[in-house]
Amino acid sequence: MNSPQLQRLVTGFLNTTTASVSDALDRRGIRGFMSHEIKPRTVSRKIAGIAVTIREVPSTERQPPLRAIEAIDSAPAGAVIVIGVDNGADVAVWGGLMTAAALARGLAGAILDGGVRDVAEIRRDYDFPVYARSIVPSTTVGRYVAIEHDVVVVCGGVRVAPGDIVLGDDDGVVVVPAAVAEGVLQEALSIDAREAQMAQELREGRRFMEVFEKYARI
Ligand SMILES: O=C([O-])CC(=O)C(=O)O
Ligand SMILES: [Mg+2]
Repeated sequence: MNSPQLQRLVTGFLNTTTASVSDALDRRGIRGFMSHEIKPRTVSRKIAGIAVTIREVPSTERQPPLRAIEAIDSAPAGAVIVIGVDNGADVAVWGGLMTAAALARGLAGAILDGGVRDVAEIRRDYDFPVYARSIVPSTTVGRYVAIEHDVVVVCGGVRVAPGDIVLGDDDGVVVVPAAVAEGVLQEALSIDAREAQMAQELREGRRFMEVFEKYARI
């Protein structure tokens, strides 16, 4: 996908919501929403971008997260880092230094199946959105190691391939497979438009059942 096309898609997704995108994916039989435990942990700001993935696995060897560092250094501006890790809630796969590097590269955010640390520093100095399973002080070193990047990972119970679009807002995170991104965006925008009309009629005092029956959806 070329860059102006991608930019248009990303801007489009920023104009919709995870709720509408989740509904649009449901209609295609695709589960896009991550576990409710993956929440905004630093700043509460909507993010959308292509996924740059990192996979971490348990390891008692005391190794720095070299594959994660490589992934951050090589990610294109606007991308969102997605880290897949099993049972990672008690380990911080992201922190202040990774945030400093990601922000300097123009990355849009990070989505972690594990924990984040240095949260006070990130909130104070970086204004960088991190969606994570937990906030926890423990390092990965001696517990987990990043073994590869730019591979399919599972994050928050959802498969994420490099290049998929990830959208995060106050409701959580949704993953949109690249192959259906355009159609899902159009459908989500039309769900939003219909809901805006419904909300308007409800605010004007029409009975909820009447509005529901007219639009045949909630
Ligand atoms: O050590 C780590 O893996 C994460 C961390 O604290 C940082 O990026 O500052
Ligand atoms: Mg740190």
